[in-house]
Amino acid sequence: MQPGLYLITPDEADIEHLVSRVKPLLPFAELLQYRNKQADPALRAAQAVALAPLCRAAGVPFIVNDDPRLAFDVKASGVHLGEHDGSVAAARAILGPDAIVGVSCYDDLERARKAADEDADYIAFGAFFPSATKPNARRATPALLGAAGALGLPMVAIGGITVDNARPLLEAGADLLAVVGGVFDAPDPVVAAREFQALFKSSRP
Ligand SMILES: Cc1ncc(COP(=O)(O)OP(=O)(O)O)c(N)n1
Ligand SMILES: Cc1ncsc1CCOP(=O)(O)O
Ligand SMILES: [Mg+2]
Repeated sequence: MQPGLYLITPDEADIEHLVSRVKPLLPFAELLQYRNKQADPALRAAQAVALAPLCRAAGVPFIVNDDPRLAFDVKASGVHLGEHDGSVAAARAILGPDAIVGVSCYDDLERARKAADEDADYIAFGAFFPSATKPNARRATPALLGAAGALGLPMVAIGGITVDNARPLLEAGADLLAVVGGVFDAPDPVVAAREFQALFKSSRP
């Protein structure tokens, strides 16, 4: 997993529209997460089926939010697990040892230590800024990234991140920036995604 933009899909009901919004952004993403909190299971399955081959063709690992079984069904590269989404071990039992399993740690260093012990592939912290996508998300501060760096896992920052507020998170040690609105709600999502990519090139040798 290289540092870069971890793009997460917005809640979008229309499959064709979702695909047409995501496809032009893949050249700028290190990872793509399929997340749709509004869709029913059938729509989520259909959307994941549509996105998986796009990511494969673009060489971008495809991560499914919340649901290791769906990740398995669409041959995704991995799954993202929050506090209500089961254990790393349960996900690995379904997806196998090579899958990417990421874990939400919110503002909680102890949870990050546990995730590291359980062999997570990355730990995610945030929300760092107010998020229109998840308004009630727990909040974290950049200092947490400094403390969690010692765990030696790739660190993902999430929550209200835009090209304009992202730099302090990279300076604090974030390896990946997980973004929904900062790209998809930007006036030109391709421009925003390209600017995120450039941010990584300019902040790391
Ligand atoms: C990369 C990344 N980080 C955090 C989350 C949030 O996961 P969770 O707490 O399970 O909340 P939902 O996304 O399920 O609403 C994430 N999805 N991705
Ligand atoms: C899933 C999630 N978890 C914490 S904030 C958030 C939403 C991220 O979306 P945005 O980049 O639009 O704030
Ligand atoms: Mg979840």
